[in-house]
Amino acid sequence: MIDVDVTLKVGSFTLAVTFRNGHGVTALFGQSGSGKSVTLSLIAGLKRPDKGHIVIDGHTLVDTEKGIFVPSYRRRIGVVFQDSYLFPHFSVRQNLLFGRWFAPKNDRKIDFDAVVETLGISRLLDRQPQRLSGGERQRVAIGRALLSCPHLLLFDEPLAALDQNRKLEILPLIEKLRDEFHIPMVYVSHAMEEVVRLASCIVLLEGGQVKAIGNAEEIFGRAATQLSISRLERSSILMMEVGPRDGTYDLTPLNHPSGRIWLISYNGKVGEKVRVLVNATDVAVSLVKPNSLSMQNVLQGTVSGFYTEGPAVMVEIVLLGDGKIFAMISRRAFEDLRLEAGTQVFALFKSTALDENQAALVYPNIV
Ligand SMILES: Nc1ncnc2c1ncn2[C@@H]1O[C@H](COP(=O)(O)OP(=O)(O)OP(=O)(O)O)[C@@H](O)[C@H]1O
Repeated sequence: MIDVDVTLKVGSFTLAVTFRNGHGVTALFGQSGSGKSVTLSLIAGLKRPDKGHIVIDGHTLVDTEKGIFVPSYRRRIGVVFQDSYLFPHFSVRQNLLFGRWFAPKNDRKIDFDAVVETLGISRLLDRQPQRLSGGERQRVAIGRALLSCPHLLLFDEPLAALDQNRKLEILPLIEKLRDEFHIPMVYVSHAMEEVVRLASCIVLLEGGQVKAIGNAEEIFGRAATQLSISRLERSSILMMEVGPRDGTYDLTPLNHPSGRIWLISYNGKVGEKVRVLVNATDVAVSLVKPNSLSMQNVLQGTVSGFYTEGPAVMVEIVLLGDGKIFAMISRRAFEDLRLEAGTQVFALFKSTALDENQAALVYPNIV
């Protein structure tokens, strides 16, 4: 359990952040300057709050009322940054063992071989960091942090410096750590897909304050959150159920009370509940159910809000049954369709909109 309740004034910026979460990943999400790094520094012990407390799994790290301030090196917190900061003159094995050195001998409950195996780095053990790719370096950095048997793992934009393919390799590893090692994690990222995939609790920060706390569906179902993200990255999260694959066309249906979408080359378990990320710029809006269009993904709903941004409009649609989908359309299209709150509509997108990196856009449900 992580319990954070802190205030701090730095220059003209005031941070006042309160959140609690059990095991699993807590994501700090918010625009640049919202206070994510300051919050991490407070948890890591690099800054002292003016007031408040931080308790991790029953260990009080800070309590200003009781005069407790555990210094950073005694906090048992592993940190993974955007840059891996491996020791260049150490081999991978030595870098990993360095992490282990921070774990008290009687508390080395995380096994070296298990970490090496989980992170897939056994063939790299004798290499020097300069002979590793960016993704490999980041795996070693994660392993080093993990081997210190931390009470908490902090991730500060750990994938920001990696290309999309490396990210897709490492994200499942972080998921595995989350599920196998049961260490609470605080994860800072600008990337919605990372946060949606990993976090059971998202703390939305704005101007140093907590604007909202909830799961991904709650946080990213808010139009205000979507508007705070760059237009191209806005996505809706749909909870859907996997149907039986149509082998003739290599298509798998995902069902929702409002309709059905089709995934290309997807082998999900029939009946499994999954979450699908649909980019708002891939979604079109129709007043009638199309029957002569190539687009096969059609979901029925009602316009519940719209937000004009110059020549574009973000349309919020509440889907039949449950959930929301956002569509970015042109203002002209919006006016031509005479859309307004309450208009019955169909949201459409192509199967190929989900094709590229599709596996990364369909996530198991986090319980
Ligand atoms: N030492 C400091 N003195 C004065 N202001 C500071 C100091 N450190 C941070 N700030 C201010 O606090 C605010 C929050 O900074 P912080 O680095 O936590 O933002 P962030 O959400 O992590 O942003 P980014 O996503 O860009 O990393 C910013 O306005 C920043 O300028």
